[in-house]
Amino acid sequence: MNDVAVEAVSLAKIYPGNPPVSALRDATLQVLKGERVAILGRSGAGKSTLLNILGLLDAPTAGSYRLLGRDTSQLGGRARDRMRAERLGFVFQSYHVLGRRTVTENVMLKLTTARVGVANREDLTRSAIENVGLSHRAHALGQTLSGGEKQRLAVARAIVTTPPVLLADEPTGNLDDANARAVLDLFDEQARRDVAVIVITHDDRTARWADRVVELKDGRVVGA
Ligand SMILES: Nc1ncnc2c1ncn2[C@@H]1O[C@H](COP(=O)(O)OP(=O)(O)OP(=O)(O)O)[C@@H](O)[C@H]1O
Repeated sequence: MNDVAVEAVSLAKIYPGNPPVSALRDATLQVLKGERVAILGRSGAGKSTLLNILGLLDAPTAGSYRLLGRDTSQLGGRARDRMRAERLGFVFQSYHVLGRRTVTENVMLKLTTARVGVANREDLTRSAIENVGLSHRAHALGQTLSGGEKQRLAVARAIVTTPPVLLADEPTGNLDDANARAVLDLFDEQARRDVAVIVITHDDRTARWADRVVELKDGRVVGA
């Protein structure tokens, strides 16, 4: 049981509206520590909805979600925020890189939302930037980076808090083969450290890389 990072059972998500949208139906997913899982599915299949729930950005309408052994429905708002900041790392396709901040500032900002002592922030930031091969760009502004560099910066920011679960939304979609490989190599390194890596993708390269592919269709898990 200790090897389980993410355990979602019979998740349902209904967005209110006229008519309401059933974005997830009875979706069950378990991801082990150190496992690399790709979530595939057509547009509208529910991938982002699932990732938002796994990332504690949204709550399911029904079903249960245990993250690192904790029942997330029992968490109050602040505990959720803290768990999101300290136990989860996010990488998005659009990078969310702050263009007018330096690479170092972009990474360090993440540490201010996690409760990391000021004394450790510089070292952690430096080592995350080194890890993704961006030391030579540490003082460059975000807006001057290439797409591949931006995505590596996004990975540095996601891993600087050493979260046990990494969630990524199309992290390689915009990248050429070499840059996609570089990002997947960074994910591999995390998985070797027992991090659970969960990636939404349309990208065949990323699907082939995963230990396991989970397919969503109309909000249901059809292959796991
Ligand atoms: N906030 C919302 N309010 C109402 N409906 C929503 C909302 N967010 C998503 N939906 C609907 O829920 C369904 C699943 O959406 P979701 O974004 O999870 O799909 P997806 O698989 O990530 O799609 P894509 O690959 O296009 O990003 C879709 O029908 C979508 O229109």
